[in-house]
Amino acid sequence: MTLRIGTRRSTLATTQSGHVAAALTEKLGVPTTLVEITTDGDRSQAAGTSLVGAPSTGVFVSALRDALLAGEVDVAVHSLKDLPTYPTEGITLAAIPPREDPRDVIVARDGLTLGELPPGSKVGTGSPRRVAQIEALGLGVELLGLRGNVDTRIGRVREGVLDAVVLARAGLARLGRLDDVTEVLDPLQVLPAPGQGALAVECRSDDTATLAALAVLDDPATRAAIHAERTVMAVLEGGCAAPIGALADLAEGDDGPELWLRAVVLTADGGLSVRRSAAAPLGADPAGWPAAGTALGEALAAEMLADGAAELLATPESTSHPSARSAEVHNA
Ligand SMILES: NCc1[nH]cc(CCC(=O)O)c1CC(=O)O
Repeated sequence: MTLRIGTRRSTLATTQSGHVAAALTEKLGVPTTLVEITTDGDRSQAAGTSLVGAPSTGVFVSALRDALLAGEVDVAVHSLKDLPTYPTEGITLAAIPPREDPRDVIVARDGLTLGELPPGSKVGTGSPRRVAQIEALGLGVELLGLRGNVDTRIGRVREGVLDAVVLARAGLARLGRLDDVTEVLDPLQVLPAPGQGALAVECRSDDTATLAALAVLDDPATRAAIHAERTVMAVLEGGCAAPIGALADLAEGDDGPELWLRAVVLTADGGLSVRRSAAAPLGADPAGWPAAGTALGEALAAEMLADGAAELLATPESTSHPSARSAEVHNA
């Protein structure tokens, strides 16, 4: 059998899918083939149409899932942070491979870090989460909306249009572009998006052969972390565009493995935030880790709600940066 792997057409997407294909061939010895699927999101970008009111994250995901359900491909690979938190009928998240470094990075002119940028510097990002957290640092930089693929975004700095851009380190790592990074942001200051740096490998729920085969790619530690992070987002009812950051990590405690979780919720302008952390033992059996991750996420989210997180998220967007918000698009 040849496994047909559906992928978006961007360089980042085909690179990610290529990694999954190579891992499957290496671990199982099965031949694979990449099938490129054009999404509505890709089309609206290609056409240069306005992103105001643009389709949300979902469109980049749903075209791949449609191809999966139609039997055109056997496997779909997504950036996990682009997946909605609710499940989809007929589709199973078969594997979450080991995650890349999940942190955000700065690519700035002249090798500068965020703190070295003079006040008034132009910093590009389309993500409300990044806008809010950078605003909260009080650096006096100007946050501007940004769209396009990784090359285009870094190009804005090379062209001198922007002084810096904020990106996920994982995307640059997969594209071999880490040399462009001028600072890796400390999660104490900027927490990544839930699921950032991880891949999602999906197949049809009734395709038991593929489901079993894909299990070799799954990393229980990454899965536990992702469950914790995404549960925080789901409970707080933040979509992909909400200013919510979360990061979980496995640590070796005195009594075995533990999961550590940190999360932040901010107003759009970063003026107010709720930032909390929690930890829990995972137990010796990795089969129980995803449930432990979910429980930890639920506990932390409940604590954050008690501290007013929902009120922060409901703060009107008029205080935010319209350019940045309108450019929110998930176009890795
Ligand atoms: N928002 C789009 C997106 N989706 C996944 C990645 C990068 C790879 C990853 O986080 O797994 C990116 C680009 C970015 O945020 O810089």
